[in-house]
Amino acid sequence: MIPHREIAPAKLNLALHVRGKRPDGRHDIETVFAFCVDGDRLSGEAADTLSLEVKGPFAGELGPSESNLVIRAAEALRDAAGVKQGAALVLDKRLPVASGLGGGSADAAAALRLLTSMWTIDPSHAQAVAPQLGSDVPACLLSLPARGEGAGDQLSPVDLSDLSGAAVLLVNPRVPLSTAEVFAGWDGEDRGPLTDWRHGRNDLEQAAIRQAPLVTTVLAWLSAQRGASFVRMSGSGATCFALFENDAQRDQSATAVPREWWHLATSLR
Ligand SMILES: C[C@@](CO)(OP(=O)(O)O)[C@H](O)COP(=O)(O)OP(=O)(O)OC[C@H]1O[C@@H](n2ccc(N)nc2=O)[C@H](O)[C@@H]1O
Ligand SMILES: Nc1ncnc2c1ncn2[C@@H]1O[C@H](COP(=O)(O)OP(=O)(O)O)[C@@H](O)[C@H]1O
Repeated sequence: MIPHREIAPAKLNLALHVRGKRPDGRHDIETVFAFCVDGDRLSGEAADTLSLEVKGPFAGELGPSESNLVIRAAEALRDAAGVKQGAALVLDKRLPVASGLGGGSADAAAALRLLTSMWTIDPSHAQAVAPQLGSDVPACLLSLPARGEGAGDQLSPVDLSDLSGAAVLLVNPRVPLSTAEVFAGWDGEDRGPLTDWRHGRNDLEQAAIRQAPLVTTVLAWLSAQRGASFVRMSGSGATCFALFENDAQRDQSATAVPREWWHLATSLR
């Protein structure tokens, strides 16, 4: 039988403004989500029970499969849709864990898409369970450019068609950062709404830098690259990215990334 396959695209926050703390303990944000063509890879075959095998370069950084967001997403979808079948899932973990690329959220969203197709259920079930799995999961379910408000789960379309196919270089100094801890380190100052992502900010940058000073080094390194037209940290870090004028300049910089850092040369969807 041919397995079902899904890419779990790496998520970027082109800008991320933190506006305040919410009664539920999370933060109100305004962000613009964009997605890369590359990411983790999920495949699955029909089975009686739910199971997950994790392989790939970052498999060793994840805990037991039962706590993996892929299994949590699969269980939530199975319960919501009243499905009796299972699935044998395999996750190829290619994105660093706790890196601001939404890896866990992207994997959960990929599981929802894959199982909606495999179990031939209505997509409304996936849309219903997505926000319960993580603030980023609704955006990752779409994996299309969007503006996010509220906790990041209130989505509206944004036209980034001029960026489709744009060359991107992702660089992570191999320092995992906890999203909760970075938000907890936000200084509490509302610096204003997000109107234009190019002239916006990442309000989590200073909190991330306090926990991972290497973020400053990565941002400076990317900014010094020839052809890098836009440089910012993504999400709660520590991954930073640069948009390049063309693929050749991106590839040239990719060859020069210090060996101790992780990088991915990719493009925007
Ligand atoms: C910061 C962002 C930006 O896209 O991405 P990442 O850095 O995780 O990729 C997201 O808001 C992360 O979304 P997600 O990773 O789904 O977070 P969740 O599981 O919902 O929340 C984890 C924890 O982060 C904090 N949190 C998350 C979202 C939010 N709007 N405010 C928060 O304060 C809370 O402490 C929460 O308990
Ligand atoms: N499939 C998964 N991929 C990544 N992290 C996962 C996954 N399942 C559970 N987690 C947990 O989620 C946390 C990090 O989530 P992740 O989405 O990678 O963060 P970020 O969005 O900042 O990259 C880690 O504590 C990790 O153990």
